[in-house]
Amino acid sequence: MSRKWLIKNGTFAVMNPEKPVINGYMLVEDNRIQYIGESLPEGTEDTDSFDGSGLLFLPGLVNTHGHAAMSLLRGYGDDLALQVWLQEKMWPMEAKFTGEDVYKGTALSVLEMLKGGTTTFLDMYDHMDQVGKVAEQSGIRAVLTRGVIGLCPPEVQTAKLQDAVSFAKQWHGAAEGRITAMMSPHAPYTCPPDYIEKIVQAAHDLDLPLHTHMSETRAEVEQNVRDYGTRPVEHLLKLGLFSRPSLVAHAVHLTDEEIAILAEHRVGVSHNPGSNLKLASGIARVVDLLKAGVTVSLGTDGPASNNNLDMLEEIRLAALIHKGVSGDPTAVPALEALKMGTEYGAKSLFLQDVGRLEAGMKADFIALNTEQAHFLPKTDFISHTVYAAGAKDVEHVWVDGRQVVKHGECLTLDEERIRFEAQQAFEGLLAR
Ligand SMILES: CSC[C@H]1O[C@@H](n2cnc3c(O)ncnc32)[C@H](O)[C@@H]1O
Ligand SMILES: [Zn+2]
Repeated sequence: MSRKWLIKNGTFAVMNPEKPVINGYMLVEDNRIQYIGESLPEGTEDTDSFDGSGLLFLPGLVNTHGHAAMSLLRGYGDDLALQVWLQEKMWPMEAKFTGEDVYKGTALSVLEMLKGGTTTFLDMYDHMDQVGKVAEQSGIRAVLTRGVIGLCPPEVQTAKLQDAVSFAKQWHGAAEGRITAMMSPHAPYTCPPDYIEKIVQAAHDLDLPLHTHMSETRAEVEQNVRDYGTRPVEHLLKLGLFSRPSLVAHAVHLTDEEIAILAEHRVGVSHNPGSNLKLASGIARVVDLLKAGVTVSLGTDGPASNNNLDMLEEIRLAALIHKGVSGDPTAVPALEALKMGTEYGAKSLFLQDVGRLEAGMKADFIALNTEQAHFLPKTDFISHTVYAAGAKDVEHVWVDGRQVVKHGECLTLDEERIRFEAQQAFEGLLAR
């Protein structure tokens, strides 16, 4: 038996340029939006209803790059540049992570993400079965990928790639289709060329997209030129990575030619403004990427380089910093920034029916409480969402038609237990 319910008196961010917001109704049947519009859909007089007064409904936020378990390392290595932060702080601690640590750190992050309105997240990490378990239990939508670092003997490289393949085979399509998989060489500076080629071949065999860190820092680009004679974009192009659907994280340091290559090969870019600012990596050329037709989405990166998972904050940063650096107040307008955090995010993750409030789409949506000082006057709700709102304004969250956050409380996860266990896990890591 299918379940239908109707939201009445709501304000809905449909994000059409001519009319981005409408007042009216949304009908949901099981896990899909069946109708959205200003008039009451026919035949729904007796349908279960939900009062949407004082709520702004938006598509669920899509976080296209992160490492959720790194919440256990939040505040552990601040104010350092990427390579020092990775080599001296993160990697030594991550070497001690057990599957249980990954479960606890990921649960903490998924709790934060759901409560902040993120309905889909991409996660690149190790012990990915544990991440899959959290995604399954919490009800969130997830794109999961075992990140592989190839700075190790050949037999270890082989084992890691095998682990990534097994994970993808087991989890792609799991949790009623809420989980999909990708394949991920961590970065050109941590994976030798022949290893990247093997990972690309595995992605081809499994028919899965690829994800990697790329051109995050100037030093990394210079190292690529020293080691391989090319900048990272051409390097990855030669290794066949862009022959498959792919999404690169960061892409801060790009030339015009590199932007043209990414556009030509339909490579998506996950822009991580908070992490790039904190690690002093630089500011990505988002205006030029968008102008070239590249799909630019938003990611938080891990909670140890951000240091939160608030996608509304990333949306605001994306709308602000490109105005600041370009001197052009029209750069990345509010509606475009919001699309980067929703529709373009879904597109970057190759999710067909997610990212928009529209009939036929999956029922992944959130409701912000607009009965607050910073949502007045009722002029432009897209502007208020981007320039004034924050994670605390998220009142309700639905993923795949199921309510997972109600009045700011997560219905699927035990918040008290997760907070206690995360603290314990961090103390355990320090003591080991
Ligand atoms: C192999 S699992 C993922 C790996 O990525 C590391 N990581 C976290 N943030 C970043 C970043 O901004 N650039 C590059 N690598 C990053 C994380 O510590 C894991 O080891
Ligand atoms: Zn990352």
